[in-house]
Amino acid sequence: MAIKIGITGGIGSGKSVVSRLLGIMGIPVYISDIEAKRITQTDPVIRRGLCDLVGQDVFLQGGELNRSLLASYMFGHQDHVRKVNEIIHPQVKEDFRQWAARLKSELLVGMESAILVEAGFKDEVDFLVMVYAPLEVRVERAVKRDCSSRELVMKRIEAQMSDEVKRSHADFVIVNDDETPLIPQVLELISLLSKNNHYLCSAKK
Ligand SMILES: CC(C)(COP(=O)(O)OP(=O)(O)OC[C@H]1O[C@@H](n2cnc3c(N)ncnc32)[C@H](O)[C@@H]1O)[C@@H](O)C(=O)NCCC(=O)NCCS
Ligand SMILES: Nc1ncnc2c1ncn2[C@@H]1O[C@H](COP(=O)(O)OP(=O)(O)OP(=O)(O)O)[C@@H](O)[C@H]1O
Repeated sequence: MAIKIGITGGIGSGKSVVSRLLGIMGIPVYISDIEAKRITQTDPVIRRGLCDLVGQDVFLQGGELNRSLLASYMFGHQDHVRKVNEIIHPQVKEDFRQWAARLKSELLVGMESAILVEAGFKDEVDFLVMVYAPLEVRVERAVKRDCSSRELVMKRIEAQMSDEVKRSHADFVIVNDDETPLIPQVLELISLLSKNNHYLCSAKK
């Protein structure tokens, strides 16, 4: 069975960059955000749940998810975030299990999610990595990447667990602050997990 690495960190911390590096190094990574979007488009249970909760307009004429409507419904309203997550996340968890089962012959696989702990995915992974960047750096990156506003990014940050709590759950922290080199940290992670392979496998049994 592959060792499952969870990759978490707040918006703009650099999870996607770390996941891409792992991918380049031959480690397949399940990107929860992308898969959650795919499942939301295709799963009739999720479609019905979101329509009942938000209204029919949450899907556009062609059947595509109205992302800006769903985002404005969610962010800034903790109870709305919770309700939407309750509809989407169980299906994502099941999909991840099937994905990981298909890759059981790999040594290492990853799961990337900004809200891995909040979504209850921590038990799905063997080792949790937090990608950390200072708040201001994260906000600046997310505003630039998404052509968004500081206010909208802050609303998303408020829907996520604080860095302090996230760090307390993590087994390994990667600092991605635009100063500390990233690649040596990713190599150190892989080397650590490869060395501890036997220990981790037996710990999970
Ligand atoms: C709400 C949606 C439609 C907004 O789409 P949009 O294109 O504006 O943003 P995008 O998907 O690029 O998300 C950017 C970032 O927002 C944050 N974010 C997204 N969903 C959530 C959430 N449920 N809770 C907290 N933060 C979130 C993450 O840091 C994410 O990487 C979309 O994010 C979505 O479908 N979210 C539900 C799926 C989900 O929970 N994804 C998080 C990982 S499982
Ligand atoms: N070390 C770095 N050097 C330069 N740019 C970086 C670095 N790390 C991240 N970035 C840039 O910052 C932005 C945010 O990074 P990334 O998309 O990896 O964050 P994320 O944690 O996946 O965020 P989200 O939760 O929104 O998906 C991207 O445009 C990325 O290219």
